[in-house]
Amino acid sequence: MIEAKNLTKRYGDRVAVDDLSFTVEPGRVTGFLGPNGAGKSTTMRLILGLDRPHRGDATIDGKHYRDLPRPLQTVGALLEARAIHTGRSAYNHLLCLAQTQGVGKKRIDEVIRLVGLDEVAKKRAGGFSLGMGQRLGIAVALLGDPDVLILDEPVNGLDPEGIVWIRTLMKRLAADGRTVFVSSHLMNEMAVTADHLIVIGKGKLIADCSTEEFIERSTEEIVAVRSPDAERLAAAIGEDGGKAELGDDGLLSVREMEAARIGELAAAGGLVLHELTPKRGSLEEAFMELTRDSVEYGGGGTAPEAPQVEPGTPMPEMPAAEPQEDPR
Ligand SMILES: Nc1ncnc2c1ncn2[C@@H]1O[C@H](COP(=O)(O)OP(=O)(O)OP(=O)(O)O)[C@@H](O)[C@H]1O
Repeated sequence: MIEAKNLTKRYGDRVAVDDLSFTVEPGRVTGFLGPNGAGKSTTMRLILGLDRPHRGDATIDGKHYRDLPRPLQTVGALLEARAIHTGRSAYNHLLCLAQTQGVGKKRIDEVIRLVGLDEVAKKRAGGFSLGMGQRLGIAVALLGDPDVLILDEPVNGLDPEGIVWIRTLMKRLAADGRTVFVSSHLMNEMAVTADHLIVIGKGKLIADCSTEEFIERSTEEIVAVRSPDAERLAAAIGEDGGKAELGDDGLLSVREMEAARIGELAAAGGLVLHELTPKRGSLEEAFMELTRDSVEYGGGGTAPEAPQVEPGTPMPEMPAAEPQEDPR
């Protein structure tokens, strides 16, 4: 289990991680989602003791990383910037790490097979493609057979087959009872990989809920209705518990009512229908909407706009869909 409590990290006057608290439970894949610059990598570095927080605390199985007696056997990490000795073969790279951590040679062969690098294990890692380098990074993370895995954007550089492979691997590791904490800035990727989501924007917690709940809330169904009797139809929908909004283009957007019911109401009132189309918003759009106010545009300083929520709380209501001023 990973626990972050009031984690705060500043770089100069920029707050990279802002009073962040959450728990990453074992037995499920937890997606750590946020736009570029949201503070995901910094948070992971703080958990791994590679950086010191200005405030707050991060522990793995109740201990600070530096106090873990056998770190490689407790937590495996894949960070975005990997330091691989390019002159060494993949096998020798793993061997060096294994020797310093008391991991046997048998495990090296196992992880090489697990990540599908068997055929190139004796080749120089310097000649590896981005995807192969990523697989080697995952082999390093798995070397000590750890119970906790922290993976920063692991699908970066992987081809479609590689993406499916890492997705399956993460699910399998979680099914074994491990804690799998994986970052991404891609909502759609996390939707099919993660069981639980921790969403951040500008270092602050935006949502901490199951992926199912996130999807359900984010992709509310709206029925687009066109009718020459739009105003009367809107009134009938309102009386029956739906929410109809008439746009300037004459299109009715109906929430909280199914298309079939709208059709029935129209028929009962003798109202003509020209169009009746159920539409579900895309998840990626919903994520962009949710994090819009906290997307970084390179400006300095802090941004207090991101909504604050307690850890474990479900996702807040989606922000209103009116266009806002571009913060640039
Ligand atoms: N070593 C550093 N020195 C100064 N600023 C930093 C440093 N590391 C991160 N930052 C800043 O902290 C903020 C969070 O960065 P971080 O890399 O943690 O975000 P991220 O969510 O991982 O983004 P990405 O997906 O782009 O990697 C950004 O504003 C970034 O510029």
